[in-house]
Amino acid sequence: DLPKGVLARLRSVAARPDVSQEELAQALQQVYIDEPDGSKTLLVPYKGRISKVPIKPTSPASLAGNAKRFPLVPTSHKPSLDKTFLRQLFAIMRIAFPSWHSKESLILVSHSFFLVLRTVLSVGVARLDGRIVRDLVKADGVGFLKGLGLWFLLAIPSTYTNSMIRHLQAKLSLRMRTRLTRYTDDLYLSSAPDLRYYRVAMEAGLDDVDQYITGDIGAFCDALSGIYGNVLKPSLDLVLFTSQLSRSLGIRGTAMLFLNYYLTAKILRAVTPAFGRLAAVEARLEGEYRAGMGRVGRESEEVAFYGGGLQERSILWRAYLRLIKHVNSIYKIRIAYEWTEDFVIKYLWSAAGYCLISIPVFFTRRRHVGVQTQGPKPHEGADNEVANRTETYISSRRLLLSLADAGGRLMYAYKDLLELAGLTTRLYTLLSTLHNLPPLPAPLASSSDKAVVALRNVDVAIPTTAPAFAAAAESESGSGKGSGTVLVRGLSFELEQGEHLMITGSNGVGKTAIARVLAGLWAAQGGGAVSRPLGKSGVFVVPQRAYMVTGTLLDQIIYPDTYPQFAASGNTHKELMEILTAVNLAYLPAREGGWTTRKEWRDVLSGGEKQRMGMARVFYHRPKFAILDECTSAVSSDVEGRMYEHAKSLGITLITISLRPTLMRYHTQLLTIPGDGTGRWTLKRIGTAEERMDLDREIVSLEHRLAEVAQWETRLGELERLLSAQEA
Ligand SMILES: Nc1ncnc2c1ncn2[C@@H]1O[C@H](COP(=O)(O)OP(=O)(O)OP(=O)(O)O)[C@@H](O)[C@H]1O
Repeated sequence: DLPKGVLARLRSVAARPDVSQEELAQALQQVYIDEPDGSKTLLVPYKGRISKVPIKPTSPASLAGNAKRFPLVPTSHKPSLDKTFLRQLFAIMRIAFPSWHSKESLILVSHSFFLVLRTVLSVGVARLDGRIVRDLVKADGVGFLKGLGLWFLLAIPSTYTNSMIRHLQAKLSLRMRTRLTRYTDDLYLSSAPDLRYYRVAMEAGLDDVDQYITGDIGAFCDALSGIYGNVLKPSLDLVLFTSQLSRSLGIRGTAMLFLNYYLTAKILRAVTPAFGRLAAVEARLEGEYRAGMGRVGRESEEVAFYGGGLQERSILWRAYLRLIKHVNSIYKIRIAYEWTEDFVIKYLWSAAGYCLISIPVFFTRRRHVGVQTQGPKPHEGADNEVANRTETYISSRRLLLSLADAGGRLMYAYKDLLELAGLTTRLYTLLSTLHNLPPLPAPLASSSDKAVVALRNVDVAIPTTAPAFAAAAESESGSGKGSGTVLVRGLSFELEQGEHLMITGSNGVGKTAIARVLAGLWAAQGGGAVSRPLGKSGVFVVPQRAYMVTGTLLDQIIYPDTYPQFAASGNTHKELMEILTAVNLAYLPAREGGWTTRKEWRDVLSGGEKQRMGMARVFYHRPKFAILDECTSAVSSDVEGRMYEHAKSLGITLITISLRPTLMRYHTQLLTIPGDGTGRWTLKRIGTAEERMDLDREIVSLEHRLAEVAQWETRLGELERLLSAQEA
């Protein structure tokens, strides 16, 4: 039952003679259907069948439309139950509940229905409770048995309602989480010109985004779906039970009941700590601790080489202690609060309840004194009297107990609301930060017939905090250290295809920074402009630190393409093998168990192998221009040379950032950054091929002679020792 398009794609994989069963399964796992509306349907093998998961990315228009609902809030804002909280909550809810006919709304309606049903059933149970006890007091066996039968009948919908409420609440939370996570991911993992995942820390000062997305969204959804039931149910209970009670309590009793509510609210408000702020701080500390743990996992080898386990442990321990201290202080603050809460709800309310129940009891007795003396069967009248009074008492007492319970829940809900305010602020901060990050100025596209990479009068400078964020942080702009510093001033060059540029200069002068401006990661400053062929087929960058993606061996070569894109491109394993041969990695598929092997490639491959894989990606994508940022520094010189020659033979124009003079021979222009603090630069032609070869030969011979210096020095030392021994 596979769709036709998918079958065709699978066949294209299967058409290859070397395809294995495992590969087919792999292909199936990664195949998706492109829907006409631009969304995708992933096909996921599940329990022997194929489950379809529709993925609808949030459209840029709706992202832009939502942006106005997320103005920045000053960082000094403390979460509390105020207008800002409501505004933030509604802005987030618009994402979680996109329309009134969404599935979420349907769940909410059924959830509300069961909540109301439970309250109605509770009133029924209270009445029935009174009736059963009345029949018991009256020794009415038939009535008692009837009551008992009804009791069990009522128990069925009551218990079902309870489990449905819990189920729907969990389901609602999960659906909201999915919506919010997808929305946040669409916003966060945005492509150029936004690149929010790259810029959010540097330009907006927001750290630990992983905690926001993986932890806080879930906690927010749990809190929100919980709060709905926790507020709606006790509020309903309060209204319904009060109206029920007021029938037997009369005006005086009802007035007292309201006085009781008022006093309770006053007392508890006075003793409630700022739970919202505490929750927000807890989430932040949790994020810091988690980030620390993640860092050690990621960089475990480096830490192990340095033997830095103890140091890392003390750093993590400090982060953990900060978190625990905070959580402990919350617990301490809670003691006083919960003590007051218990006292008020359990004892004050019960005492008030006894007084209230006594009103109808005493009132009824006085009223019925005359009736008792005049009735035909005084003892029967008295029995009924007691039975009725007991019924009123039991029903009222149950209602009052439920009322106390509802009151308690409302008080808890108040605390939960404050915690929700804290989580709302966290989530709002994330969303508003992502929404308010201004897009990078787009590089100009160079004309298609003449592809050039050109910089015109560009200042290469470390990005500053965006002004909106600096204002929100209420500090001077540039919280990042050294941000705004101009590294290279007024840089201009134009590189046509076939010209090859080498950028050199000592460490930290801003060579990679130039690559960032060329790639569009940093904005060109000083009013200058960048033009280049767009897309990864235009300019492809291989960064200094090798990056290995989660996935198969094949995924490493084709990154950032996906398997279906590979299948659609018409490329085959044979071509991939040729690429691996060009980078001296032809042994990898056999060594690692085939193209579809999944491993933690970051750890499996050596430093040099990872760098060669970077070059394999260049050969796979065959861009017009490739920026190679010291990406062959761990590769042996001979293999490096062959890779450069191969790149040039494929017609790829190279922009190399390197400190190795031996690489100069593959380039025609040399950009040097002296790094004297003035931002100066020089651009020179490297000369004809013959001149370059001469230079190269001289460099090689000098390098050889320099390598011998140590030997000469040792020999000199030996001779000196020999001489002094002879003289002695
Ligand atoms: N996000 C950042 N925040 C602050 N400073 C930065 C940031 N990124 C880079 N810098 C600074 O900009 C300067 C240039 O960095 P860049 O990475 O371009 O150096 P480089 O010339 O490529 O050096 P190397 O040869 O060591 O790779 C450095 O002093 C660095 O500290």
